[in-house]
Amino acid sequence: MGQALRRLFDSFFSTREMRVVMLGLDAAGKTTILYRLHMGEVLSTVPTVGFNVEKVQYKNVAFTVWDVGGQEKLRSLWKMYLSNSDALIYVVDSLDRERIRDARQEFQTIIKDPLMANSIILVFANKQDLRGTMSTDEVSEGLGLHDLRNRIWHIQGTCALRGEGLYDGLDWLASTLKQLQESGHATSVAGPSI
Ligand SMILES: Nc1nc2c(ncn2[C@@H]2O[C@H](COP(=O)(O)OP(=O)(O)OP(=O)(O)O)[C@@H](O)[C@H]2O)c(=O)[nH]1
Ligand SMILES: [Mg+2]
Repeated sequence: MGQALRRLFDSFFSTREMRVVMLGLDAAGKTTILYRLHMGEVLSTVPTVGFNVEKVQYKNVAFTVWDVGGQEKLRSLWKMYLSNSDALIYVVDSLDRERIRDARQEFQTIIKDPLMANSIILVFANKQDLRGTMSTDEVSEGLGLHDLRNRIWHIQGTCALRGEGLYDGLDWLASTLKQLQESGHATSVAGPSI
């Protein structure tokens, strides 16, 4: 009885640590999202060379979010950030129809990496405030989400500037990771970490 109560107490009050890697093409809005979540503010950004990392506390989860620069010449470095990631947040500029094929190719490469085999996938279809954007269905189609086998994924429309949709995404991450971990599933793969 004592142990059951302890488990119940822990599931409500203990803080879980989750490592999240946030990737996507340049200018998708990753850094804007990171600072919106970390500070509740929109900061003016410059293209990220390297990475930013911040803790985002949400409900009883402490997310460590790695935001990695998405310029073409930097994408070969994404691999360095994958180990021990419980989740991938993949950010898409929903207005950028011209580059949805590139976004798909980079996405498919990342999720096939053995270090991401257990990670759940949250896609942010960002910039939904703009006119003429792709809908979440179009972005799912563009990335090939429906063809994924044995992967847990979710897509969320967002506007990072207004903060819309971001916490709905974190809710999904927190509850999905909690369920998986409580049922004994691994959510990350260890590897050389930085
Ligand atoms: N309209 C609109 N603009 C956005 C939104 N999110 C980000 N932006 C703008 O998009 C531009 C690029 O945003 P960043 O956050 O720097 O993009 P990034 O994905 O970090 O880019 P890299 O660091 O080069 O990989 C900035 O001018 C942001 O203000 C959004 O939801 N709506
Ligand atoms: Mg950036």
